[in-house]
Amino acid sequence: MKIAIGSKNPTKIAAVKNVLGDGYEVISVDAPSLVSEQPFGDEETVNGALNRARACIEADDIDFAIGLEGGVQDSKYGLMVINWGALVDKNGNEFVASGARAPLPGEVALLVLEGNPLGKAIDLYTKRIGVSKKEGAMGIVTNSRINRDEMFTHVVKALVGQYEYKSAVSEYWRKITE
Ligand SMILES: O=P(O)(O)OP(=O)(O)OP(=O)(O)OC[C@H]1O[C@@H](n2cnc3c(O)ncnc32)[C@H](O)[C@@H]1O
Ligand SMILES: [Mg+2]
Repeated sequence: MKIAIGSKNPTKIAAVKNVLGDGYEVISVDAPSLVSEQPFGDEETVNGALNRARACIEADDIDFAIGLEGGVQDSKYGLMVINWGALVDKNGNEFVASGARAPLPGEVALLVLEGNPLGKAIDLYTKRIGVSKKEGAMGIVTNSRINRDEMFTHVVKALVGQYEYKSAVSEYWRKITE
């Protein structure tokens, strides 16, 4: 099976490779999310994930494509880091799933509300470069108990699991109706 991931971010590629075994060829594509650089809220974030997956499935001989997108969401507990994933298969089936979420430190929330993307805000806050390609905001706020690749691994499991379940049910109906 050949599958595509709509990002060059190493945490997203690692998550897909963690879930799919040796039988899969994984290609990474710098797919456009067609949403803001910093998505706000579930709706915009899941749309970014879907747009990335839909862009990848256009390429020939891809069995299914995965898009993963990070965002932020306002809540009464503070600004949260959120993440969504989408899987689109070659038959046009689409699946979505979200990941773990947790409130960001107040300083990071302020930087984001001033217009900085979360990736930049978390780098300023930690005085580091490229946190979004390493443990991510989720890793920072959870003391690395849930790093960004692990969080996305869970999302990819939820996506691939839904795809497998749908394929198994379709196969069952095909067999009993033939
Ligand atoms: O190359 P891509 O796939 O675009 O990876 P990205 O790190 O930019 O990630 P997203 O576009 O999905 O996330 C949208 C923005 O939110 C930031 N972001 C989302 N989740 C994050 C996290 O856990 N840690 C740091 N930044 C995060 C990210 O850096 C972007 O500025
Ligand atoms: Mg991005």
